[in-house]
Amino acid sequence: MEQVHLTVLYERLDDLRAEAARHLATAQPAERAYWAGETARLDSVADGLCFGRVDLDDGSRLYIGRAGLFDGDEPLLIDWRAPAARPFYTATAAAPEGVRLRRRITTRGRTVVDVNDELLTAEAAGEHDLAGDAALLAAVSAGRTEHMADIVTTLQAEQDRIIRDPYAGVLVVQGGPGTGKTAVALHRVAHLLYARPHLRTRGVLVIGPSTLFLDYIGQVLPGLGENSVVTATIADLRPGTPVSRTASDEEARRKGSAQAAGELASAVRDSVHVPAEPVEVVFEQEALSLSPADCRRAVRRAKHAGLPHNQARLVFHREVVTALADSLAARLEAVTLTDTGEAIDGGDPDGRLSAADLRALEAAGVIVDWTDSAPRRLLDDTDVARLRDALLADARVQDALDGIWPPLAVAELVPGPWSPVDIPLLDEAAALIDGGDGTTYGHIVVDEAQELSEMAWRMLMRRCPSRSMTVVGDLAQTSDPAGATTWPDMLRPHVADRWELAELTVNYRTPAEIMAVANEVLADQPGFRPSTSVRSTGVPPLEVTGSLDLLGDLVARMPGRVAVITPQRHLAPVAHQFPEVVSLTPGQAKGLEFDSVVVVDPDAIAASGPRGRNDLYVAMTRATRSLAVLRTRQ
Ligand SMILES: Nc1ncnc2c1ncn2[C@@H]1O[C@H](COP(=O)(O)OP(=O)(O)OP(=O)(O)O)[C@@H](O)[C@H]1O
Repeated sequence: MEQVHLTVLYERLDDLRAEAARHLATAQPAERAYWAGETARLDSVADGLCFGRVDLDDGSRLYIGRAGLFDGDEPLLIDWRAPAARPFYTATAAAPEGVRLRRRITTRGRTVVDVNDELLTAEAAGEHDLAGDAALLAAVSAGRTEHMADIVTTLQAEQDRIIRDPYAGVLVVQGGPGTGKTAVALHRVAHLLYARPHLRTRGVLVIGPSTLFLDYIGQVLPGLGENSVVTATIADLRPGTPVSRTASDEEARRKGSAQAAGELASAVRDSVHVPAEPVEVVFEQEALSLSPADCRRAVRRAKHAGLPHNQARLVFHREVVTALADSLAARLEAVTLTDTGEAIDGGDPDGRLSAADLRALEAAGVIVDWTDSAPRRLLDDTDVARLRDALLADARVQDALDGIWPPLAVAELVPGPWSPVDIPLLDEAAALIDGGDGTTYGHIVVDEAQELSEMAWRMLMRRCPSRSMTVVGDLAQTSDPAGATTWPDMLRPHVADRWELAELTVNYRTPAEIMAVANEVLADQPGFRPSTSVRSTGVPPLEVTGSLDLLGDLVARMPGRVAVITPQRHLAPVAHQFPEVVSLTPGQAKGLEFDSVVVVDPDAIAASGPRGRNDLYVAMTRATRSLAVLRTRQ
């Protein structure tokens, strides 16, 4: 019976796809992007189009899926993001929200292969802690691939709440490893794009810690029918910056601190020097003098313009040149002409003819009726404007002005060779100097947000004028020396109290046996809250002590997709020896997951720096099934 409805749904989808393809073929250029997007969306929702059904107390029945489909006004399929779909995720036997029956529908291609019913009646109350236990356990126990899958069929109530949270400021989602922070953030993006369509034009950006991570999560949003979201690392936001070294912890801390922004701002400010003495500016054989007072006034006006340095410099030029042109015009006017156009000498010490001179000249018949024409203006406004342009274009004038307000380049303020911690400084310098590239987004998601330095936050805030963000992270996993220790410290400078905290508490990735060992690593850390695993496997992690030679045997015993996580110094030899498995440092493993993980030399990882134990915790929480720990003998 579900097969009949599924067939109807796919027929409707096929009709819509055919229609979109027709439009795409004939669309005017302005509409082509829309139809291309629509075609991609309809293609991407086809897999697993319908996955659920709710039967309501009033006798109505709703099918839930990846897109909304209608037959005229009649809904055939409700988009999972629609308010009407919500009870599918949140209804429980204790609080059924008008739902009598929840059905999970498993399909392969266009065929229904399984249905699973839950009756939400009073008698069933108390039987289920987590919605759809069986479906959830099947999903979290499934083998992993190199790409994260969406969780739209098994979203849990605490996750659903965050996904649909209408809060428009900065929503921080804090939660232990494997609690679904990344998954929730991505589903929240899909929901935001559905609930606030204007975000499609303003753009959504997802920031992740590495290209590897972005690649891992890259299929989730397209699978939810959303193809327009930009994903990037912090470094990707300044493309074309060559990064050729790594920074020491001390350098990372220093350059990550917001103080670095103050230092850059001072450097830009201090590059402007108002001279104590008049500056001589030679223009077409005229020696003009720019007084410190004129200069100071021009600097002040340029600064008041509130523009980036290099643009404010043009205001300064205009102001100075106006003063220079006026004094040049005054000097030219001071040269009085005979009626045949020849200059005559004379005048008082400031270069102008005095009233007495003019009277004398009139008496001598050189000029007529001086009182009518005095003070004579030989140059009109257009002439003076031309003078200003000529002054502005003059190389010597420019040299003189550059001595006062020099043009700046980003690389002068933040000299290379650069490491990743220089990227936010280069961006800050660009903002101060020329305003940066001006790209902004309507919403930004920051994943592994605990790793961002104060300077990196500044960089993101510049790109999000609306301060609408979803920030997900776990302070217990911070490894960056300049990363967060508290959320208020990181966010308050930018949003004051316009942020909210939501928490996720259930670990869907890591079995209880692995978490028990991982939690020990941070047990004595103040404020550390161990998360609860949704399942156990009955298999404790394997602990082996010996040489690296044992690694081959360990790797061979691990089921599924295997990663070896090792301190940097073993990385190259391990990668060389085991090309068939993924070899990573703890930093590279951030946000990723595998069926099995072998952690090499845990003591060295823990001792690798002030946040080494956080790194070890990250490494030990990447496995969905099996963990082995190889301690090497010193
Ligand atoms: N409701 C759910 N149904 C099925 N799988 C889920 C659910 N919630 C989370 N998962 C799975 O749990 C795993 C961990 O999720 P995710 O990577 O989003 O966690 P995280 O909190 O970001 O972890 P970390 O902080 O360690 O990076 C993923 O494989 C995800 O698909």
